[in-house]
Amino acid sequence: MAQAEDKGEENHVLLVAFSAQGHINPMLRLGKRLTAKGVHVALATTEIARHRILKSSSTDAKAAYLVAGIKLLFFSDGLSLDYDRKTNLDLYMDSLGKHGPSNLSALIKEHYTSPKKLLCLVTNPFVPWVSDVAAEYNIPCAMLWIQPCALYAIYYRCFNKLSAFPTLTDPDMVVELPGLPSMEKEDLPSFVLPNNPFGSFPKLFSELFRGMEKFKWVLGNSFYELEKHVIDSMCELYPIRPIGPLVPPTLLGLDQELEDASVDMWKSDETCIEWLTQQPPCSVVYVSFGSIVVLPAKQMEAIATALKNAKRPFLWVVKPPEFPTPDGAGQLPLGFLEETKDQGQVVRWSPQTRVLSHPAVACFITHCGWNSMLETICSGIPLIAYPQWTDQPTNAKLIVDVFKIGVRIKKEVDGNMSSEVIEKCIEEVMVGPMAEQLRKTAMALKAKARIAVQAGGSSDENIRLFVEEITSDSREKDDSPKVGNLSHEGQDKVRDKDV
Ligand SMILES: O=c1ccn([C@@H]2O[C@H](COP(=O)(O)OP(=O)(O)O)[C@@H](O)[C@H]2O)c(=O)[nH]1
Ligand SMILES: O=C(O[C@@H]1O[C@H](CO)[C@@H](O)[C@H](O)[C@H]1O)c1cc(O)c(O)c(O)c1
Repeated sequence: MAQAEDKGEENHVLLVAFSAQGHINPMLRLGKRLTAKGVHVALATTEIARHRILKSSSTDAKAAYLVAGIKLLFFSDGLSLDYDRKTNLDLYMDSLGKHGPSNLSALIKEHYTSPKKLLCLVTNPFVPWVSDVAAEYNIPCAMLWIQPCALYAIYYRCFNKLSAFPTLTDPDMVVELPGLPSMEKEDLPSFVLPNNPFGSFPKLFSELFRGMEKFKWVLGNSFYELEKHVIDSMCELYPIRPIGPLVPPTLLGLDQELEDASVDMWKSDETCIEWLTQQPPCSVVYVSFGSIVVLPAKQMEAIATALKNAKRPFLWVVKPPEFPTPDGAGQLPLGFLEETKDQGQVVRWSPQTRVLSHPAVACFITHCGWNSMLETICSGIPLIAYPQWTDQPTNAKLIVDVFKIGVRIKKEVDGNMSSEVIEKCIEEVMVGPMAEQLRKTAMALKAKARIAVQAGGSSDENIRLFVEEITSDSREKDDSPKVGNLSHEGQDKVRDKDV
């Protein structure tokens, strides 16, 4: 592999992302905002991401190495490409933590004539050990927090033991935190609950949040006007500077000035856009549970029945499971396609941001992944939340009680959802005074998101400050932590612009 990716130029930033699409794309979009301000950017992630990008036939080989001018670099997570990472999540995270640091370090040596040319490494939360690689080369490190700032605040307080959280002896306690509504156990991220089955995540987050001084800057994929109370609540602890939403520029009205940078790991079925165009305005229920969640057969059935009974046009993304199981998880009930052929469309993967901004789409039944939520906020449509794990329960709480742009499907006692409840939620967000109010609030948030990213908006200002600081940092060789004071300054500026 040729050396010197940096071609002798100064002002480089290396972004390092976990291999998921929903982790890489916000990083790439941050990269694009940085290049717009004169910084050279590359992104490193693991080989499995390259494999998935190449497998998605919509992406040619060149696009697996260069995305909108941002070079992609790959290192090994220590596992073979056909290893079932999803089923063996803890082993996967373990292997990544064990092999990632030395492989990333070798990648830096191989690709940069001198690591000193790197102004900074920017990591995301699932690869926190990047800060140790940065320290090895004496490069400052920043983190892009890719979930709501609320999650950052919850994890910070939980893992630094600043507030009480549910335990095995008190599993039902209500959690009270500054800047957030009271949270019951179904509103908390699954990784802080005593029954969480994935031990690797509490371990990873505990190490991350107890060693935050390794990060000179914490940036957030959110915007101040969306989460001001919880962002303010972190100012005295370890501030987070919102620089988002990091969604395609078309959703923000920025497509004239900014090219999108993103990768696809699955090929979109574009026929659904033609189908949407034939539907009446504001009539279609869009349903998707993202790239990872596979719903049990019973829940697939409940959604199918609700969609049939709601008698409204629908577009449902049913992504075939990567490792199918014999219990029918993630599969449509028999006969459903035939029964609903005149009512709706089912696709394996949709061009989601084009779908959400299509005038025919009325609402979105979602698992509440943060990327999907930001895309929906920027499209100004209401949501129906059916969260599964990780940040999603808290994201659902934010949708209903903080952003006030949607409703949540309440689970039955057995943990499943009933088709009647889903159908009722669809009606609530489609017709009547509540639907009207939700739509109004959603449209107002969309407008605020656009203002935040425009020149001089709160997020744009935070990016400008960040670039100013990483460049002046390298000139002055100043190693003092930047995270506290400057973030306060940034936040003050942002507050003045509150809309
Ligand atoms: O049919 C689909 C479903 C999802 N997505 C995209 O996949 C990402 C999903 O990220 P999110 O954080 O919402 O959930 P995850 O898939 O990571 O659980 C979002 O950018 C969606 O626009 C898509 O393009 N087509
Ligand atoms: O966390 C994983 O993916 C998603 O990331 C989003 C941004 O953090 C989040 O909002 C959403 O709820 C998550 O589903 C993820 C992805 C993956 O491929 C994997 O192997 C994981 O262990 C987690």
